[in-house]
Amino acid sequence: MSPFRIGCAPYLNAKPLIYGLEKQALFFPPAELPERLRSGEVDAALAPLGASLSEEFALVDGVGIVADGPVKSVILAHDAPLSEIRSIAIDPHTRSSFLLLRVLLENFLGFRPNYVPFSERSASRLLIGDRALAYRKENPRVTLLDLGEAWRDRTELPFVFAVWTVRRSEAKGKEIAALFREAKRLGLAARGSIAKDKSEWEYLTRYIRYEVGEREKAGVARFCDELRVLGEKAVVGKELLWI
Ligand SMILES: C=C(O[C@@H]1C=C(C(=O)O)C=C[C@H]1O)C(=O)O
Repeated sequence: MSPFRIGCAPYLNAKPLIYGLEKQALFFPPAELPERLRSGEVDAALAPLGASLSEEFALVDGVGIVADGPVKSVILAHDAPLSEIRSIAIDPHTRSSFLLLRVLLENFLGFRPNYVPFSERSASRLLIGDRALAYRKENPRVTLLDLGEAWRDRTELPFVFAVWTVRRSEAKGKEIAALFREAKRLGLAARGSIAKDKSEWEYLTRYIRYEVGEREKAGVARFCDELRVLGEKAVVGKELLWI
């Protein structure tokens, strides 16, 4: 198949999924990927689930960036008890985790803080990806809420943060999907060479999961329900197209 253009997050957790396809990849913050796919700048993207629940996209079955419990790299760093937090600075890279944070705080705990741009000096911060991993190393004593863990505690389900997406109009969608499943198989087997040290190895093998099966899809369906409670009307839920 002729090379197609892939949009990917510049994160350690994505490396096993892009294995062998790196030369075709363009790296952008995840929040930008759905728009770059929509506009045709890329043909496939590892897009935040929260921005992919739309009729425009088909989702590649069997693979994603998933947590079933603690995820380590999606964290709310806070210096006050959760219910006393007034404002939270949001990492501009995120779409899924911001919506997940809103579900946890607004739907499950019943309060709504102010969400402010990352540039503001708010004491509470939502961080994702490599920036979250670096923050944890630099601030070992800060209090953290791990959003993967909080979701699982409440729902007993895994959380799917990102999935490979293509436009529904993409003629080669099924071929592309099969290629991503094969890249995942090779990439998971290569995690020993991808990880630079023990903590990266643990992150890629114990925290981030890459399977999307029935339990993960039940997690997606539950997330769609919670987004509707939040008033997010663009969520298609049951009409999701997995290819
Ligand atoms: C678990 C993670 O998943 C990420 C979280 C995303 C989001 O919040 O929108 C998008 C892409 C994923 O890579 C992470 O990168 O830490």
